[in-house]
Amino acid sequence: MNTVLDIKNLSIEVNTKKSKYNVVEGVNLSIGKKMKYGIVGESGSGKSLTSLAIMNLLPDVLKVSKGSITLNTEKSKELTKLSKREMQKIRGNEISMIFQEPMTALDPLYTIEHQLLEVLKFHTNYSKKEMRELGLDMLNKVGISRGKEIFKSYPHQLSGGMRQRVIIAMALICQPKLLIADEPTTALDVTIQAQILDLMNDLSETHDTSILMITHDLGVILETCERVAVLYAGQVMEETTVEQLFTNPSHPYTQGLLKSIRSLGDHKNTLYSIPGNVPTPAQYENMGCRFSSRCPHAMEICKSKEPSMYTVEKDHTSKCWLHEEEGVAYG
Ligand SMILES: Nc1ncnc2c1ncn2[C@@H]1O[C@H](COP(=O)(O)OP(=O)(O)OP(=O)(O)O)[C@@H](O)[C@H]1O
Repeated sequence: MNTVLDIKNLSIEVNTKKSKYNVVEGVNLSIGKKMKYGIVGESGSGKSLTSLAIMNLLPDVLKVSKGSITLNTEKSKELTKLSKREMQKIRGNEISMIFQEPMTALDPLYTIEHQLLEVLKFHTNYSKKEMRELGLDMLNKVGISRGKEIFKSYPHQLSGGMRQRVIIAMALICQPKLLIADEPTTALDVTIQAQILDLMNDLSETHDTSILMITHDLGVILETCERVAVLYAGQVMEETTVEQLFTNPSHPYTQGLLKSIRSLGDHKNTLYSIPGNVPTPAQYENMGCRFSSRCPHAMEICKSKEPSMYTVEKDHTSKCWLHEEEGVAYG
């Protein structure tokens, strides 16, 4: 098997007494072994919920209403079908997650040693001595050389960058097959951001770990990923290699995103931003293409009928009616 994770037709629904609607719909993606895969999208596009669904950590009002999430390690497992107990064995061991804010992922009441070794205690049968050695080695790998000193520290005694290094150490200590990183550098200074991204890249190579990078920042995707899915209003609008996305973006939404980051570096022109607002999930039903109200190329059909995903070239799909006009094949 060449893929670590296969998401097929995933929908996530809000289901309360008062309302029922999809917040994520029909998401397909495959993450290869050792691949660095990015999901990029604006706030509210469904990035975090997709990653929480993989971890089986969706809040109570939300549930996977359709589709499958298959983890292919020694055996294939359909994650949406696993019990809480089975999923606990996978989290931290086969799949780990790094969250945006390092302070919330660490418990302020316990030392770094306690928290780092807790992961090993839960998933392995190593002796205390072996765990300490592994812990110190892992801290060394994330660039913390004074490991013994840091072991005795509490989270508030460390800088933001150090805390995020500790979190990466915790996430990788059991050598997971997949690391989900949800905006791992957003809360950090720009200089530290680059160091942390480099570190994740290096460690994924040495540990044979695939990375799912969740971000609103196309720059982070360009720096770290090989493939990318562009999420908009709960749906994948375009999926391809990072190189193709940057050199030959097909979907008008992606083209708008790229135009807005490129205008940042262009001092002669004013900053470009895509006009209009992202629709809310309650508005998704029967709105045709969800990007149509903001799209510079919108046609009549876009407002009434949802487009399919088209294969625009090898390894490149895009969900836009313009491709029907251009006569490209269905994906
Ligand atoms: N607990 C919840 N109950 C109802 N709706 C929710 C809940 N959590 C998220 N949503 C809705 O689901 C949609 C997707 O949210 P999600 O957090 O995945 O977005 P995101 O792309 O990760 O955004 P951000 O970058 O701001 O975290 C949003 O419209 C959000 O309002």
